[in-house]
Amino acid sequence: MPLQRLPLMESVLHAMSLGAVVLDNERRIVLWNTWMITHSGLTQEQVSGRDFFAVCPELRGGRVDAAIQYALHNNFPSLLSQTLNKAPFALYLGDERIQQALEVTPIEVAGVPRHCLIQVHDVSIAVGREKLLREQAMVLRSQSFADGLTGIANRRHFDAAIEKEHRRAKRGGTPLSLLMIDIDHFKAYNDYYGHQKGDQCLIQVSAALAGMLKRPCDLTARYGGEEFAMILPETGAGQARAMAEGIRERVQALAIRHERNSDPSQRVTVSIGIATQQPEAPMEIEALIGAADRALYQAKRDGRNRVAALQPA
Ligand SMILES: Nc1nc2c(ncn2[C@@H]2O[C@H](COP(=O)(O)OP(=O)(O)OP(=O)(O)O)[C@@H](O)[C@H]2O)c(=O)[nH]1
Repeated sequence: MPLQRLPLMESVLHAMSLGAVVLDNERRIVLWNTWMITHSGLTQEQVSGRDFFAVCPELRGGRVDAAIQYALHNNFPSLLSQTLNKAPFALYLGDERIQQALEVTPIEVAGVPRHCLIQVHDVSIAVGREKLLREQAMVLRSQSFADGLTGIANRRHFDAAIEKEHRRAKRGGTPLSLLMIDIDHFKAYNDYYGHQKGDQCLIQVSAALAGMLKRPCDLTARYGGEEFAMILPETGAGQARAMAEGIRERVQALAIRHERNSDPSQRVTVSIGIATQQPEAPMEIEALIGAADRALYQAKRDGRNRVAALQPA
């Protein structure tokens, strides 16, 4: 390069809106550009000609140190993304430490041992945006009404829906039925077929349950791991039992093999507990859920793959 172009190149390096540091083969600082001066608070005099690790002792022995070694001695460039090492250099914008992505590049100079260039990119905005997106995703997930695995209503949705339907039933003087549906010997299914197959089974069963709903105010939800709940407004005990029997048969008809089921069909089956709130005997939601749970327990005790009903206590 003609000599007169060198001052121009140096001015360009100083004018750039990213950090540029050049080290010689002995890791002495040859260039520390204006962007670095501005954000490090160090002057040109404090850094020029000094050992890089005397100026930045906290970087010794870390990933930046290794990248410099690679560049100077192995002629390898390195990219250090912000994900592993957010802010290696002590660089600030106001009180905020700048988030950085670094590039360490070997520089061949004719007649002298190899140098290296460290470029420091300010990625604070991208990191901030990422953090915001992550937080928003978390909020959305916590506000979501859908179960992540099966896509049907989740427990949160169930809680809101049962409150609403319970109030509506009281106000309108209509019956309200609740079904608790639990896959039989599901632990054994998981143990035998593996957790992934277990997940597939949950997806298939929940789709079958959702397909059984007839009215827009009916709701099927994933209540817990392998337990589902179905809210049936304006549904008396007789209709609820007919619905439960239909569900039990529908699940068995899916013909999902379950060698470890106690049922002779050796297919996946469900047990169902029913509780019905009659208009003349309104009760608390907890009592309705408790009764459906006890009925489910009864169905399990009676041999599974069956329906049991209890009147709320
Ligand atoms: N694959 C899978 N398994 C789950 C999930 N959630 C819960 N489980 C499993 O469901 C099983 C429930 O087992 P238990 O409550 O002991 O009941 P069970 O084996 O179904 O037996 P009974 O209900 O008495 O017929 C446990 O092994 C849980 O690990 C899930 O999202 N995916």
